[in-house]
Amino acid sequence: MTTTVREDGRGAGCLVLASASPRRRDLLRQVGVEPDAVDPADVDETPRKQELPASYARRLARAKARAVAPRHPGCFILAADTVVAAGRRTLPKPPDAETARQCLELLSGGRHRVYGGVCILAPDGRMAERVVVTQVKMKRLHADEIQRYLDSGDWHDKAGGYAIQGRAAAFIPWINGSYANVVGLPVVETLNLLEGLGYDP
Ligand SMILES: Cc1cn([C@H]2C[C@H](O)[C@@H](COP(=O)(O)OP(=O)(O)OP(=O)(O)O)O2)c(=O)[nH]c1=O
Repeated sequence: MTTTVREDGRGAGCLVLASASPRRRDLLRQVGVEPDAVDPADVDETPRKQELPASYARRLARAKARAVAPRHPGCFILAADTVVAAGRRTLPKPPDAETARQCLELLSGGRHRVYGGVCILAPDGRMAERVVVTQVKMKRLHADEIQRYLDSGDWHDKAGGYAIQGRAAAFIPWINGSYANVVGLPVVETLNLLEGLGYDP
């Protein structure tokens, strides 16, 4: 993908979203930030041995931003990563329904954390990053509820095998922290980082 520079020629105002997640694009749009380009990063998302969830989210957001930056000189690059963790255990983005079932069984009836890593690279090479944590309570799920949820397909492409913005809203009595962070991008913190680096939408 080629770098998009605005019609007014302000290359320093151009923003590239380094993500394939439609949720991230929608959340940015919701607050009036329209990326000039969307260019997903292709990075190895394998967690390292004993890597803590917050470090993992930070490392991946940074890796995604760095992978995409060379393709868009003169632009701000925004990348993020969402990690669901129960204690020290990082849950996968389930590749199949059986793994999604295991995730939901593990999360059922307990509290877990969602770590949202955000990394922004400025055109001059400066970097700003943040990991935002949201605590999520999931009610106890019966086997038939889990099965219905798996049948809905809502778990596809979602860290931890659920999407709070979809049917799984029925499973979550409360959260503590940013809702947008669970959906895929901690919006307030992201806007603060962009502003701190001098991004001018
Ligand atoms: C927990 C949770 C995650 N998710 C999504 C957000 C992310 O898109 C996804 C986590 O995977 P990520 O690897 O963070 O992102 P991605 O693969 O979708 O996109 P990219 O790497 O290109 O940026 O899970 C929800 O939509 N709702 C939820 O409630």
